[in-house]
Amino acid sequence: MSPVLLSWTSAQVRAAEEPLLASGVPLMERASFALAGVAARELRALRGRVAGSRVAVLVGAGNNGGDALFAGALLAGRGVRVDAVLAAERVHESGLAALVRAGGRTVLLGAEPGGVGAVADVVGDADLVVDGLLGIGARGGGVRGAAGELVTLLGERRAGGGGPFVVAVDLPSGVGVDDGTRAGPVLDADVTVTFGGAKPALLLPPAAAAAGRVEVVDLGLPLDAQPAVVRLEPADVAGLWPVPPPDAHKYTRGVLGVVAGTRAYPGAAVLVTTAAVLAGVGMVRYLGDVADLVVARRPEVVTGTGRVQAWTLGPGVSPEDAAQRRRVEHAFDGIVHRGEPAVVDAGALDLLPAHVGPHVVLTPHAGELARLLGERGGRDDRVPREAVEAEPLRWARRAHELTGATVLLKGAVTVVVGPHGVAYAQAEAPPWLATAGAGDVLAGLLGAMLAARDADVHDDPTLPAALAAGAALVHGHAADRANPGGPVAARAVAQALPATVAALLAGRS
Ligand SMILES: NC(=O)C1=CN([C@@H]2O[C@H](COP(=O)(O)OP(=O)(O)OC[C@H]3O[C@@H](n4cnc5c(N)ncnc54)[C@H](O)[C@@H]3O)[C@@H](O)[C@H]2O)[C@@H](O)CC1
Ligand SMILES: [K+]
Repeated sequence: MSPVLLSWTSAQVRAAEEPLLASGVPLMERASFALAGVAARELRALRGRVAGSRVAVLVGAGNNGGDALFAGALLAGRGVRVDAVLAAERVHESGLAALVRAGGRTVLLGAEPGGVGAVADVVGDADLVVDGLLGIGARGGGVRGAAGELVTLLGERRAGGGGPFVVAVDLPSGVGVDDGTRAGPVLDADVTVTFGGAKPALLLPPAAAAAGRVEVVDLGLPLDAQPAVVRLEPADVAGLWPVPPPDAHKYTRGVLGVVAGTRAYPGAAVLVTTAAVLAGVGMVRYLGDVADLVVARRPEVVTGTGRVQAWTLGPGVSPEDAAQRRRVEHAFDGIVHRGEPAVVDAGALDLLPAHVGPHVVLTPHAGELARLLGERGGRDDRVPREAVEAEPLRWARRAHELTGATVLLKGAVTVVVGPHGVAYAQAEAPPWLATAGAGDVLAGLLGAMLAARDADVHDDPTLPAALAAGAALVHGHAADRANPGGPVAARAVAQALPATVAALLAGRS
């Protein structure tokens, strides 16, 4: 088992399986053996023993059901009472035969007197459910038919605090495998045992929340294609972090220009500059009307125009503030003509030139992204915020296509999209981080990273997306460090940055 960092689409997984299956490698045997092992371990944790416990196996028409049936047979062989619910008239034949041989019982969904409700009672009373309704063959739109009704009834039990422990086979049934959507009945799991490598739905919002803990079973698949969606872990971010060499000085470490805050919203200017300084940028150059306040809070900051290596534009910049908007437009000149990397947030999003490169990182939340799509896209791109939340990867990709920018879409799971199909999903942010000013801290932190690595950003158009994903991870870790498991103020998140970065670099996070 390895942590989930990389995911591949259903097509990529099938392509990797193909040569192994053709040469007779027993993939399903390996998969079901590992699955039964996880189920047995969970039963021991739940009931203190395996034999004598009760397992319900939900069986769909495909190989996902096959995995579940073989695992059910192994569990029955260990003295577990296994009830298999067959959601289709034809299920995996040898899997079914193995289950029956091992003493497992079967019911055909729909043929049971009492209907789906009666089956839901049987399943609901089990200690553990093995969900083998749908895997990578799912066509999306949730689980359909009677199995969908069963999933809905089980979901109601779980929502009420009851219901059995659920182990999903490969994926929680009903999620959009490659796009992470949740567009119909989905059986939420406590643990997902996924085969060969993770699938995008296990990393992407909103589906990822249905997976519970994810365990990857190595089947020896040759997954050498570029992964579809990646989650960075602390060691990756330590490798991306701009550590100053011994001969560094403030200009080599990067100067970040900041256009943020107005008299009406001065706090954004303080938070952006504080985060950039504490993330270790060489120098911050602040442009705006609240320079006195910024310098009083952060004497390290210089004010007035001059050379910069990167920009953070937009936090606390309101449409009514003509002077700040002019400064943003002026900064875009350098960004477009000299290729200075930039973070474009909040009030600067409206001022984005028609087309930029991936060295520009947009950091909208779902509402801001919906507005940007509406303004820059065609008729099909005019979608409400809820549509962006339902399909974050799709719409972040679309915003990248329309603008040319790298797009970091904020949310409980932050999605980042860059050129060449690169995508990240970072889930480090505790829910407490959803607070005013947290986005300003992220904008300052990411600006600092871009300023320090501006030359590398010129050379590698995919680097800004990696840096943005890294900033999201550091942001989440800093919130945890500021107050583990409790409320955090944005300023406390910024103040936790130095210790967070030190821990990251020392391999302690
Ligand atoms: N190919 C292999 O030998 C291996 C496959 N594995 C398992 O096989 C799974 C993929 O198997 P399949 O390709 O058979 O696909 P699935 O088992 O995911 O299911 C496909 C079946 O479900 C039906 N279906 C699709 N969408 C539906 C929906 N929304 N509601 C209701 N029914 C729907 C289809 O008509 C089709 O019959 C993987 O997820 C994994 O669990 C593993 O055993 C590893 C090896
Ligand atoms: K499943």
